[in-house]
Amino acid sequence: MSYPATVRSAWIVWTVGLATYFVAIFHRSSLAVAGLVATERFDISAAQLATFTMLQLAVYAAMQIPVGLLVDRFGSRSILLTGAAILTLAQAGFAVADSYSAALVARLFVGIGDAMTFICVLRLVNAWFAPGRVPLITQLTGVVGQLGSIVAAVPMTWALGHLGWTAAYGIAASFGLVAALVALIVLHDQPGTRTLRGPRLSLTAIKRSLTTSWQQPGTRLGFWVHFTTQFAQNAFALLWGYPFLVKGEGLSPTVASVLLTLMVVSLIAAGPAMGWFTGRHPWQRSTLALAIVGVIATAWTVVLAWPGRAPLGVLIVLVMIIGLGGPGSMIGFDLGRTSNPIERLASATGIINQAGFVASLTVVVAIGAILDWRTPAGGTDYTPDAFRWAMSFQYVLWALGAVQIWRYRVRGRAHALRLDPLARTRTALQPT
Ligand SMILES: N[C@@H](Cc1c[nH]cn1)C(=O)NCC(=O)O
Repeated sequence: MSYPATVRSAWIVWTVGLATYFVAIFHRSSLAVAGLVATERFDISAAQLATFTMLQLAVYAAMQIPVGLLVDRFGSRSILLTGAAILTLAQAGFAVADSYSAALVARLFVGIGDAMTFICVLRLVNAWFAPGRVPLITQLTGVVGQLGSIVAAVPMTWALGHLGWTAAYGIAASFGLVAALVALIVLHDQPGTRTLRGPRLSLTAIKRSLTTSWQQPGTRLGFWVHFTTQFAQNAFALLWGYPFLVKGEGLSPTVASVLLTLMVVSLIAAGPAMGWFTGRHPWQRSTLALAIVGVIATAWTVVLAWPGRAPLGVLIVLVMIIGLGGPGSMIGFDLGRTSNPIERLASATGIINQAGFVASLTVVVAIGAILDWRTPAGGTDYTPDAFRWAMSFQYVLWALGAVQIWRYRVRGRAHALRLDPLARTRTALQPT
């Protein structure tokens, strides 16, 4: 294959992988606008509705290491296709589910299928693009994928209102089928190889792969970067942002929705710039991550310390800064990339990716528990004061994460300098 043909193929493979990830995020977010309809259809409470989100997050996080190992063993194409098939069937099951328990099972499988997508796409990016391009393409992957959450909102609201539950989710399920068919025809695991197979998965091989990845200071640094940067954005977008803005800050539902969209716009705008910085200044990746955590924590401090309700302008700045956590978390994957060989990359990515989702789940659950504790009358009539207590829980994870980032940054830098005394000045770090 000539060089330009390979480059063309790389973009085609990436576009198809990206489309599958976009559809996965569409499915992941498709419940966000269906909350009210879901409570009526399954006759459930707000807490039971929140269980859908928590279950999906928990399954997603728990699947990351097994999926990473499977991708290293069976290749991105096979696992991506399996994930797309599971997602399609799960979403179709959700379309026809008529009881809460059936719907929970369907959402569990949505979480499993979703968990099989992102790692595969990142593995494809690393197999098809030159190392110097990977940071930017990785960020673009995250950014375009997040568009799936915006795109899910409007058509799903319309479809639920006009076509009803079964048709709306049935049509959504069919998107996965189309994405899987295109992926089946087009995807190749790497240039010239349709299906790549790694070494057999024995218990010893699994242990060796995970231990070796985890022993790399860069993997641990990536883990803590992902852990610390992304939970504020996830907890806000997936569950608590809307009630905080409406009940805690007194905004109208429309303005609160606009602010949530603004958060995604900020994340999309910041992604390419962070991709450029990560590629250009690899030595300063953890500095950027720490700076992002610092501004997010500062913005929250301003809002939480504001006497009474914060002005709209301050809340706009808050959501735009929270959005930085999404692309910020992608720095973690780049640290994993330059610390592990490609044969072990997917399992290292799985280790790193689970961190942010474990942190997000912890924050989502803790905020709910603190809100219940601080709401004397019970129910969901949360007060601004209850939100102040609940949102302050985030400081615990920011502090823990920042200390760990600092520790592994020191160790990681010392390790990199031992391998290459000029590492500090390199603009394109190669996988070690
Ligand atoms: N942090 C996210 C991705 C992201 C990129 N920009 C904003 N968010 C992440 O870890 N993604 C994994 C996934 O499956 O979506």
